[in-house]
Amino acid sequence: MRSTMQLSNLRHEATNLLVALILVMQGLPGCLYLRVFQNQDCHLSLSQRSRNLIIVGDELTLANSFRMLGITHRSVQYLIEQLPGMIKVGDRHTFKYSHRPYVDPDNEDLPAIVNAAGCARSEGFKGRKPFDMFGFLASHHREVSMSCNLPEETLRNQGLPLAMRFRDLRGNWTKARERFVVLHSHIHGRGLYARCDMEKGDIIIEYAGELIRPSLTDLREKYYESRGIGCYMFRINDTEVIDATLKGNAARFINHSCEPNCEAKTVRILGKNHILIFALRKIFKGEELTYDYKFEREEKKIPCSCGASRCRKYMN
Ligand SMILES: C[S@@+](CC[C@H](N)C(=O)[O-])C[C@H]1O[C@@H](n2cnc3c(N)ncnc32)[C@H](O)[C@@H]1O
Repeated sequence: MRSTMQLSNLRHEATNLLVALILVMQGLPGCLYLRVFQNQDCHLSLSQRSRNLIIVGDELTLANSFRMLGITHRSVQYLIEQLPGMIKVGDRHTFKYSHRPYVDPDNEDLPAIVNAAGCARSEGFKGRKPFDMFGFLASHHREVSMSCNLPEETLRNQGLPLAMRFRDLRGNWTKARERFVVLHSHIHGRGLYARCDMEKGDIIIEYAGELIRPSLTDLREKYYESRGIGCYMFRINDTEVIDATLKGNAARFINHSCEPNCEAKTVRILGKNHILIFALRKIFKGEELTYDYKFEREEKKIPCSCGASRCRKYMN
């Protein structure tokens, strides 16, 4: 019992030692040859010159040595395969973790290791797009019903004072949100689409979010950028900004158009400013909802892709 434990401890130590040696070898470009193990019957060397793990010895000795040294351990095999230039491990080993093609090391025409950036770590990984937490909304595979089961007159309360209409919208939000849906947009990324006809003057949605001071916007923008999160903010005036990034609703996905079918208005209700989106004309089911962002003119232009016949070409 004791000797079995001692043996397994020894094996564990040997594996650790080997891992450490390989890691050192990986970190030292000048380290071209390392004799890891040697006894009368066999030796085991790692060579970067011949790009080979050299194993010499008879089968039985090797099998025992391999086990003793932890060569059969997955993490050791992984590390050995990752050694710079390593193209062969013994005679019978097939690469499991790095998928390198086998090339005969005796052949002088060894292929050059192609690496455009000179360093694999600095190469762009083309398989993955930057993180976008709302990316799924633009997916063509998302199944969304365009039918809206609300009775025609729901939330059509244009005769009432604005404060009451706003209260109605908030109170009936579960119903109100059935009237539109976020889908992939031809203008940009995602957009908001009508699921039922809407009349001119209807309140469509509130641009909801967290009310913050403008001095916080830069800080938050940097934070969102560092996390790869798209930033959604609406400036109400010089002292108030709505940050819809983490606490907003579907209004944040409304795109800009130079010929919009909606408009964004600041309304003051019970002493608080709110941004409401109103229909500028009759909107038909299936239309993308848009408003004019009315960005200030700047030298650094943002191209507009609204596609309207009277598009101003730039959003600012
Ligand atoms: C409030 S977001 C609109 C939602 C956005 N489409 C999305 O998927 O996240 C505003 C951003 O959308 C883009 N955008 C909106 N309307 C656009 C337009 N007409 N042309 C080009 N980009 C537009 C701009 O990058 C703008 O900063």
